[in-house]
Amino acid sequence: MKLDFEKYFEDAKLGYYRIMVIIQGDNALDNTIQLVQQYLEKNKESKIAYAFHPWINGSKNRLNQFKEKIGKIVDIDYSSSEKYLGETFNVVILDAIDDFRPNYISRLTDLASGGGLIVLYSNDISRGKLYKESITRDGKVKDLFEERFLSLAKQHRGIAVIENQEVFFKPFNSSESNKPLKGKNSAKISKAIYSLCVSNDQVKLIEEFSNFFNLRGKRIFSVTAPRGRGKSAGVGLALAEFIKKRRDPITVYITSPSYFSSYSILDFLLKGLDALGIRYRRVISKEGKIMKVTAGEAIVRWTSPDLAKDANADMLIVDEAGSLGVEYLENYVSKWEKVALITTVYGYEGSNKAFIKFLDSLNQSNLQRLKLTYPIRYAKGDPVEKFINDVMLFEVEPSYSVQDSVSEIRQEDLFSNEKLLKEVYGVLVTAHYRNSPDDLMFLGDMPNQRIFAYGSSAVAQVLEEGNLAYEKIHEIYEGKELEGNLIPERIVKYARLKEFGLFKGLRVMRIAVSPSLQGRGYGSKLLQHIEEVALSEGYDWIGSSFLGDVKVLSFWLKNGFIPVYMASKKNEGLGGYSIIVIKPLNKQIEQLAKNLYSLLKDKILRTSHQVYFNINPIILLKILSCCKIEKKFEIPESYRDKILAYVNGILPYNSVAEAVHSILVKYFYLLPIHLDDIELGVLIARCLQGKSWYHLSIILGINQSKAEKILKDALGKLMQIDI
Ligand SMILES: CC(=O)SCCNC(=O)CCNC(=O)[C@H](O)C(C)(C)COP(=O)(O)OP(=O)(O)OC[C@H]1O[C@@H](n2cnc3c(N)ncnc32)[C@H](O)[C@@H]1OP(=O)(O)O
Repeated sequence: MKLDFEKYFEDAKLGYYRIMVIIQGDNALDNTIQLVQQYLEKNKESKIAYAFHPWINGSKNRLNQFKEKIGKIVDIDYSSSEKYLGETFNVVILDAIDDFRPNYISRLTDLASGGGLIVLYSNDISRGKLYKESITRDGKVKDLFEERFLSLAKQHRGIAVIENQEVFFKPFNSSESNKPLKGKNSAKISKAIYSLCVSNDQVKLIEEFSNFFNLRGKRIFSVTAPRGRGKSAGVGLALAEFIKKRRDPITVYITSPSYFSSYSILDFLLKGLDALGIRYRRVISKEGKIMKVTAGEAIVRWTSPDLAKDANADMLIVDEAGSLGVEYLENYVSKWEKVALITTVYGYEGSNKAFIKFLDSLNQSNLQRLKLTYPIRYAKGDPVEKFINDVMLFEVEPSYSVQDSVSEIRQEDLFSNEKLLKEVYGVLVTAHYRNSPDDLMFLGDMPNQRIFAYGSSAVAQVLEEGNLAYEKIHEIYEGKELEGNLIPERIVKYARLKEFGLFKGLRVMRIAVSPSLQGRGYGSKLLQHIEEVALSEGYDWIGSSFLGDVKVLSFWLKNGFIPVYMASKKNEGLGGYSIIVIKPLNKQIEQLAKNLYSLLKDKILRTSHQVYFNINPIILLKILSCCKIEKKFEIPESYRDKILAYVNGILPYNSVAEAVHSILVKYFYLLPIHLDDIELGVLIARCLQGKSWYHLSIILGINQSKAEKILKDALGKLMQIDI
């Protein structure tokens, strides 16, 4: 088949926009090679990227065919494609024979520059794909995401779909796009740095950055922009400019969810320093990561989000801040005097509405906000950006309408009604700070999934779990993984409770309320409805697994759920410890849940200094004070005596630590009186986790000098009731 895209490639170059071609069918490989060759005839110097899973049989063979016929190619492993985020290519080829994964598609289409070509080729995007297999249950899976993807691709201009012998293509026109603009140098910026800027927005960013640091007192600088606006590169250049102008020594820390999300800052810092002729030294890790740059008396270093909490320097720059979650951000903002928060909005990292809400909650007089709007890699109005935004629903807005009925929505109805899909997905995306395009495919394609919505204000995705055959339970018990049964798997495997696997339950996989409607009872009402459904359909339990966060945990506890499991290892990717809560729906499960809770309490009380040292003590206290467990304790009289001596200032803390520990264990089993969150937080952080006064005062946001007094007062109260 002869594909003739020549004149369209010409026009794309003229208008600095990209063209995307989706090729499906038996001849997909040959058609793709032919199309790329056609592109290269007129664009000989093109840089070509090819993304694939190198470890899957046959994939390297295909890559080699491209290399033979096309020449030099940069091959990108899908699994580490994050590394290439800052790079730009003229042609991006996506091998969708082995995988068709929304996150990869969104991320990699971004690498193509204006005038460029993106080709996604596959035998059939819906069958035999890696990510799709992970959401296939008992051989069943739906194709709603892919059907919508192809249907939108055929409707969008600038996107071609070639299926076997048929071509669907509505061309875009260069007269509709605008190239990036850069005005005159405002003279405040060094010529060398100015020449590295691509847009007026970047120039502005550099100006405002120095301003932010030079203003006295606490300052927060936020930079938000959709993907591809050059914000990280701009910050890197701004740092170089700043280092040039500043005379005093300065240390700057950079952090981000992963090193690669801030690679562009470091890369452009070096480019900027080179352009300015400033000499520098770098410390490079074994994996090739730039960990530290020293230029004269300026030091810039990258550190992990956890270490950034305790680091001490002049400024902290947080890239992809929105993906870190509010707890981290609150910590940085309260601890650091100068913080720059950089975040993508409407990206595959999530819409980051929760981040904007966080910015709104800060003291606005300390806050300086900058939004970048102009794309730098391609023209404004680029049709591929439009298509990806539309197909991945990047720009959905939350609904503000309040309705008072809960309904169950079928996936088929959701995916055949764009308005409804946007409303439902809009709630999920804007409420959760972590949401990626993969979640949209999950919503459409994952079988055994039920969707409940409270009008368009609250949405829950619910999965059926449990009811497992004895052999399956045994396999889990022996350590085998079983996809799709998260709660039974954790309980059988980690609590060694085989019996639990026999019961059937509903796991609330995700629940979300429109940001402006949170805290008004909608989430709880939606849960009550799901509970009624679960009861009427004969389920034994309803449960959830989520990342430990104080607000979310409070929500589940408030609704009568019992914590039964907490992961012993932090999920580094997500930045927290998973917690499982369940609500028993009959007496048998009630007893099991109580036993599991008691074991969890025991685990926290015995191992907080080791296993749960890094967890927020408020999370531990919420779990520990959720329910009483009757148990006998013998406390030696001398322990009470010791604690009184400490409270009265006769003995120091360390000499009575064992007595305090012993009393605390008894307190958390029997919960005889109410102590407030700060009192319990200090008790847990100091006496169970073994944190220093300094560390606990930062975590709990209290004055270090008051921390010990709070502890003594709380112990005094316990002594009064003769515990
Ligand atoms: C499996 C999972 O999906 S877990 C993740 C949950 N989802 C999210 O984190 C997304 C963002 N948050 C939300 O969408 C919602 O706030 C939800 C789903 C957590 C809760 O729904 P809401 O309608 O806001 O909760 P609702 O008004 O029913 O509150 C019930 C209780 O939750 C707790 N709670 C809810 N919001 C907050 C908050 N912002 N701060 C502190 N506690 C809160 C409180 O204990 C509250 O009880 P109270 O009103 O007596 O103080």
